[in-house]
Amino acid sequence: MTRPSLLDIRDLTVQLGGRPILQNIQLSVAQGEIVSLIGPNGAGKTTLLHVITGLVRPKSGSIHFGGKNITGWPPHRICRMGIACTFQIARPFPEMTAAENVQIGLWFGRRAKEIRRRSRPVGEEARRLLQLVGLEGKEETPGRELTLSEQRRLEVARALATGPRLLLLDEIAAGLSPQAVSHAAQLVRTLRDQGMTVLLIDHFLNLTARVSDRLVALDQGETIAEGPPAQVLHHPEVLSAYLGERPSKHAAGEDR
Ligand SMILES: Nc1ncnc2c1ncn2[C@@H]1O[C@H](COP(=O)(O)OP(=O)(O)OP(=O)(O)O)[C@@H](O)[C@H]1O
Repeated sequence: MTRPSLLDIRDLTVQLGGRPILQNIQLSVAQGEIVSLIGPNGAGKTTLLHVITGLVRPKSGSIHFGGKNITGWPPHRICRMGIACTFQIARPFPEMTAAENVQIGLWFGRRAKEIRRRSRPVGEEARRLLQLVGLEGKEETPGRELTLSEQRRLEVARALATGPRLLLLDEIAAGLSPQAVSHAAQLVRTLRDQGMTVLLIDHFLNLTARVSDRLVALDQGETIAEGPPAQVLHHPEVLSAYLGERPSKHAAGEDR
């Protein structure tokens, strides 16, 4: 039985600084699915995430979420619809404790009345989310004292606090030790077991094969392969994109 699609992107084109960044992207993510976007530096992965969250406006094409057309909506409205993201560079509020950082996510865009109606008090819910991401015992630790791996987990907890149906994770395993990467993989599996739909970016291919149902490979703003991890990771175009054996379309304007 095919699962209903939660996110549907059709014919998406993005232009930044007068240059095409994404071209004719088609992407569907089904309810409960884990999909990874892979591709070399500058492929357009982060830009695609930013278009989904409303940080970047597409030139053309559409984005539907839960059947609703959210194309061009502002970020706060998209977040309230149920899409949350973590950023490549984790930036917790440094002077706030881990629990306070999560509480900001719990308060985001909600009225006090709505917060009071919650079944769990905010402090308790923040502790539950910190436990879920493996930060139990760190509730009172200020953001600045957390390790990189812990800051990434805090980002995930903060994103979960907004109550998403779709979680976008940008490079949560980049720069981590092998053990911390395993923890990140376990975290993604735990989220899946709880029914979360996840779209993740994995430039270094640390997590993809371990956790994804499907991979979508981008290169120079276009989809070059899509399918089960084993198939996509051995696709000739994906191999040559990663090994750099293809002509660059934007060679003249390349800024990375
Ligand atoms: N605001 C912007 N203005 C102009 N060009 C931009 C802007 N943001 C990104 N780009 C360009 O868009 C292209 C895609 O960038 P993007 O960050 O989406 O790639 P990526 O696949 O996420 O790469 P990485 O793995 O290095 O994070 C790059 O060439 C980048 O320089």
